Amino acid sequence: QKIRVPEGLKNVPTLSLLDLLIEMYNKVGPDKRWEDIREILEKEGIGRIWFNGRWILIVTDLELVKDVITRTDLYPKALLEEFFPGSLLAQYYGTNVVFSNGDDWKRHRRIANPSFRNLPIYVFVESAMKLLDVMERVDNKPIEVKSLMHGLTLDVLGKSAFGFDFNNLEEPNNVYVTTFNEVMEELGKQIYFLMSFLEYIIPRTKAIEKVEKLNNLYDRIVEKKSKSLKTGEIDKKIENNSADLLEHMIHACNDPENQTLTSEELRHNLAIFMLAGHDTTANSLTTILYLLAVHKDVQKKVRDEILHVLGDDLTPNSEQQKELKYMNMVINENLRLYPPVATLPRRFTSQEIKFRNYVIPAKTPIVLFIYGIHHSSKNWEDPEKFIPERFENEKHDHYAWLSFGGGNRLCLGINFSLIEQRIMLCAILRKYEVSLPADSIHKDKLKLAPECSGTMGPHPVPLIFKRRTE
Ligand code: HEM
Repeated sequence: QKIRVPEGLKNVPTLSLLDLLIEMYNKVGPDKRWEDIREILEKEGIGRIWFNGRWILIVTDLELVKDVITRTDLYPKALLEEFFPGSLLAQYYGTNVVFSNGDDWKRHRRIANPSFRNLPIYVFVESAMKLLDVMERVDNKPIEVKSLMHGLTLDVLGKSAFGFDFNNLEEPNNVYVTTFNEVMEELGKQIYFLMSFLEYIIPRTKAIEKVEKLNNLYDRIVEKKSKSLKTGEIDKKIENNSADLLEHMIHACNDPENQTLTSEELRHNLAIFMLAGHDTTANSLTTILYLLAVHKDVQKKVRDEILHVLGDDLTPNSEQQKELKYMNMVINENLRLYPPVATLPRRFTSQEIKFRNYVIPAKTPIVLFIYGIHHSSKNWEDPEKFIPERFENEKHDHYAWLSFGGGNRLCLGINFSLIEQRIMLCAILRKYEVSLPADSIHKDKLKLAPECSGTMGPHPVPLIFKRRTE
């Protein structure tokens, strides 16, 4: 019954499950996945694969992509609790602004929105200065950039999301950093995505303990900040623009006219911000530094622009950020080539949908393969080439660049991430020249790691940062 192909999907080309299992076994990145399914998807824009007991549609066709992105009523998100009921993953993230639908999502988004309109930029600047201190100590020797950027973005998020200093850049082995990393590792274990029933047979006692430790930290912070609302401390911070995301959310919850979030829901949102905003920005900073190290001409052009726009300033203010036009093109092109969210979280059809001569039954899972959309020669000329200028006049189809998703589920942290990236790039490039060591494993091509907890990034990337003398 479960393997039987629904009548309306019979003509949808089949994607090989064996290939997928081999890819998972070999721990390859989404580039290899794309290589295996490219021919079918460039031709048809849709394929079906039997995975985890059901037929799933993998989509790159822009017409259907647009429909999925804009019609959230027809294609709601698959919620963790529905797909992995009772799992550690579902318990840890609960319902939050990323994993919710309809009115529930509106409630989360309404509370979260003000936080992202008032970003604590000073946190980004402070962290950029700390990053330069760390680089100063390793001048001219290769630095592993992926872990450095992960340390940096964890610090930035900890401070700007809930005023907590993980201090990962200076003290990577402190208890909160290790607990956070261990929890992320546990929740990203592929085996539980492949065989979710395992969790019900063998209880994950150690993993549960770690999750509880982290939850306790979040709970204590939520409790403390909720108290400071009563003393008027949060209002003062909002007035002088120094409130963190959680303080903004607690403030927005204090609204007798509207439905608010419980303390547990606030914690679930903190947990998802840490996931959504940490690896993603760290990976894009890593891949962009790699691209700049390999394309020295582009690196020079970005640096010249920084020096021209910033003058003696070390980091850009919001006006200067708009003037960094070439840097913004490079950032977009980096996110096209290496989209940190390579596969959009799964949707499913809420009713039967007709698409071309196919009839997609209700409750069919749908996955938009962003990596494929970004690398399809149907959408981009020379898709494998790094050409920042392609973003000069934005001639591409609106739905062919989906690094931050789209429609009303567009990434809430888009400005957060872009500002963070610009500030870090300005700080690094005006002081250092970046290059790839001669013996790098990425000499011919950036080697991508498998997606982990929904994000894609490269294998470790050592780069050399040579202090500029000019
Ligand atoms: C390069 C960095 C980032 C990338 C590539 C990225 C990508 C995405 C994508 C593709 C989505 C859409 C998911 C979907 O439609 O299912 C999304 C949603 C979201 N992102 Fe980001 N993100 C980044 C940074 C951040 C940061 C820094 C934060 C927060 C601190 C954040 C918070 C969110 C949230 C809360 C949503 C859910 C929005 C909603 O459904 O209403 N993201 N992100």
